[in-house]
Amino acid sequence: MKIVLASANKGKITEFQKLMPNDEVIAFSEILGKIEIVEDKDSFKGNAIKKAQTIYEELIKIGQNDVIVISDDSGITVPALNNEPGIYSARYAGEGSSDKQNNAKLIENLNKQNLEKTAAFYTACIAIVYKGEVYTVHGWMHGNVINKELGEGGFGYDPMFIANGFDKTLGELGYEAKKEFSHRTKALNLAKKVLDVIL
Ligand SMILES: O=c1[nH]c(=O)c2ncn([C@@H]3O[C@H](COP(=O)(O)OP(=O)(O)OP(=O)(O)O)[C@@H](O)[C@H]3O)c2[nH]1
Ligand SMILES: [Mg+2]
Repeated sequence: MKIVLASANKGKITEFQKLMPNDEVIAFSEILGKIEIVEDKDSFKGNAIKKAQTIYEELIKIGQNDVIVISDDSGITVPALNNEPGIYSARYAGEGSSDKQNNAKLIENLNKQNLEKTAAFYTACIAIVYKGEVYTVHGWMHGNVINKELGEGGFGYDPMFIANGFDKTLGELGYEAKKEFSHRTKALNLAKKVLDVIL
C-alpha cells in the first residue's frame, strides 16, 4: 500500500521505510514540496494529529483522497531534568537547532546536575489519517542517557542513549539492533494492527 509520511525528518523517514519494506512509503515533500507545520500542541499525540491532518488536507486539495497519511511525533524525556526535553526534543537548543546542538544542550544540562548517567525514555506517537478518520498509537523505549556521545548510528539523541538490557548506546549498536525494540517500532506495530482493521 502507499503511505504518505507527514514528516520532514530524514532519520525517521529512513526508519519507517525499513520497518515497512513491502509498502510504498514516501515523504510528503515528494508530493507537496516544503510545508512548515507549527507544532504548538502540548502532547506528542496533539502534535502527531496536527501533522497528519495537515498533510491529509493538503493531499485532498490536490485530489488525492484515498491516501493513508502517517505522522510521528516523538522525543526523549529525562525525569531527573524535570522531564526535559520531551515534546521539545527537536528544538531543545532553540528553533531550527541541529541534532548536534540538541545533544550538546542535553550534555550541558546533565553536567549541571552532575549526572553522568540517568534514566530516560523515548516516546513515539504515530497518528494515522485515512478517509478523514484519525487513529493514534504510542510506543516507548526505556533506558538511560549518558553525558557524552558514543557511536555514529541512529539519529538525534541515539549516541547518548543506552537502552535497558544493553551496555552500548544506540549510536554504537546501530539500526539493526534499535529496530528490534525502539519506541517507533513498537508504535508502528500497533499502527499496522489499526491498518489491518480499517483498510
Ligand atoms: O535519537 C533519537 N532517536 C529516535 O529514535 C528519536 N525519535 C525522536 N527523537 C528526537 O525527538 C525529535 C522529534 O521531534 P519531532 O517528532 O517533532 O520530529 P522532527 O521535528 O524532527 O520531524 P517531523 O516528523 O516533525 O517533521 C527528533 O528531532 C529527535 O531529536 C529521536 N532521537
Ligand atoms: Mg517536528
